[in-house]
Amino acid sequence: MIRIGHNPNTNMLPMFHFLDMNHPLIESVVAEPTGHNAMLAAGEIDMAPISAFSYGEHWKDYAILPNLSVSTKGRVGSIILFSKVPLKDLDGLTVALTDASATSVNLTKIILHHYYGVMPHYLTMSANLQEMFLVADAALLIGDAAIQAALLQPDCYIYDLGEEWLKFTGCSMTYAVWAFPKLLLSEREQEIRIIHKLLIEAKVKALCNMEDVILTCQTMLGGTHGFWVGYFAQFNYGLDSSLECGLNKYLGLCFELSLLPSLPVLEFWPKE
Ligand SMILES: C=C(O[C@@H]1C=C(C(=O)O)C=C[C@H]1O)C(=O)O
Repeated sequence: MIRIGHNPNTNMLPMFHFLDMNHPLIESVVAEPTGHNAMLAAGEIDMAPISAFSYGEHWKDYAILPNLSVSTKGRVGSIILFSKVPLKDLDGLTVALTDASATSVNLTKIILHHYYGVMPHYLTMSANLQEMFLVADAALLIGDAAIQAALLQPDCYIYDLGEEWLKFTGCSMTYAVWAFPKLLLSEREQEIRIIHKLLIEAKVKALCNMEDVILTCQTMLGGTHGFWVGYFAQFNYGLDSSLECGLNKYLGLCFELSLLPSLPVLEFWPKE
């Protein structure tokens, strides 16, 4: 039995929609990314689509499953910095950060500190734009909370952090990778191999049946068919060498800006 993290957000649906949660080898634990990051580090689950940043914190202990990620080159649509002022004017002001994210929280810091040269104060809060705006000048939301807040067309500046990242680096951005502790390989190698195969099969099936995935999204959050077609058109759920390049760029900047204590090396298993 492998205890896997199940992330319920629509950006992850192409990986989970066709995954058989009743498979005898799978036990699933539903949580937001930061929940899975903590559970994987504590050994409470065996494998999850964790924040790329969390891989960067534990890279010496973890391996990444090949050909699986949540990435975009440019617009994401669900990693959004809502701001009362242009980003260049955020110096000394307050930014509220969702407590559900690790990758995007640090991506926000990279973009603001390194590329805009502004140094705001940060608060970590649960994802609620109205409450965040009561105490902060800008608010980072991810996943379905970001989609829902953007659909309400709030009267503020709206920055898509995938777009900002592309504008400054020319790179793709990888938000999540499937990781597991390498220690598991001593006893569970065969099970991990099977789960990796099931995950790839579920993803391929979803990408060939996006109409099913979109119907589920509409039931979950509303939105038109066209909205969801546009949303998923941005995503890449693989992890080829060009995506690896963007991921290394992100982790390298996290190290350079002292957001990570060491420079992560990507290690994949099984090796392909
Ligand atoms: C694309 C998204 O990426 C998510 C962002 C994460 C983070 O910021 O830590 C973690 C998992 C990703 O699935 C999203 O939330 O919309």
